[in-house]
Amino acid sequence: MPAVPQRTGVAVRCVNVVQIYTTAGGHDVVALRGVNLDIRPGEQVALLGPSGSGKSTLLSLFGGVLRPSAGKVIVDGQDISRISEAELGRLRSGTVASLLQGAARNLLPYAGAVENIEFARRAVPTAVRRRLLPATELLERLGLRDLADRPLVGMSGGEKQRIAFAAAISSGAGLLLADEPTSQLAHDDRDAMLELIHLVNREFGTTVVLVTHDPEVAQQMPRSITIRNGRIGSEGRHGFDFGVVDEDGTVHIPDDLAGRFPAGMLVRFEPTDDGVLLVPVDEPGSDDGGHA
Ligand SMILES: Nc1ncnc2c1ncn2[C@@H]1O[C@H](COP(=O)(O)OP(=O)(O)OP(=O)(O)O)[C@@H](O)[C@H]1O
Repeated sequence: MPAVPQRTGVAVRCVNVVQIYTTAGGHDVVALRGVNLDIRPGEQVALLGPSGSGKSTLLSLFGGVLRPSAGKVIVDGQDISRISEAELGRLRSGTVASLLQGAARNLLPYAGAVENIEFARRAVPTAVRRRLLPATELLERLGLRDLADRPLVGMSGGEKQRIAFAAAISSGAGLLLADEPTSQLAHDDRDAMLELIHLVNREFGTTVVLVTHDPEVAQQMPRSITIRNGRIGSEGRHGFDFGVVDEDGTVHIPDDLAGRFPAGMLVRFEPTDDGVLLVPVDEPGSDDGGHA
């Protein structure tokens, strides 16, 4: 087995990140309203949440496509608000791999996988490119050797998406950002894509952040983060749901319990031997806390 030529996984950190877009009509849209988040090197994270909640905006910040309006986004130790345009360009072409929606449409249709990988690598600085695995070897490591020599025309949608994936990670990036990578795929192809993502994470230690609307996809990731209205809503880890405490002490309740805690409800915090119980109170002043 050759030495791992990819970068190992990189860390991502958000500190109180606010993102405001100004529309063509001059209106401000607050897309993110104070996001605090730590993603460790080599983690695999799914971002879930309703349409318009801010998932793609977060991905654009991690990829150095946007700079935050306020707060800090730190990718691989670099504060993307402060680095120069040239450093941002290097981050986009070397540190980060982006698999955007419809990525397969940007492949060369009459070329095969090897040429597509070489084409995708043209933005990678020559010194870095020399250290990368040759395209055929990369395809071998990804279990895609059988697709290497066939032109893309004639391949199925799932096969093209796997080539798009190989092209995206072929820069040797340490952070893979994938926006709905399975949304257009049938079940088998969806599972094959997820297996590829896990494989790259295992083999190269690549940090993975993917956006999905599909709870089944999120369940296959060790960590899932729900974004609600521009904030971190709740987290799931290895099948368990957790509320998240925000900087101002706000506790975000997991989705499946949120309906049982209507806004304005009073709750009592009751210390126990091994933690604190959160007890809904029906009538302030009475001792019998109701149970949600
Ligand atoms: N370029 C832009 N100009 C103005 N507003 C924008 C822009 N991009 C996103 N927004 C707004 O920012 C908010 C967050 O959008 P974002 O695309 O990040 O959400 P999302 O969770 O990824 O949604 P979806 O799941 O539909 O892709 C939305 O209100 C959206 O309309």
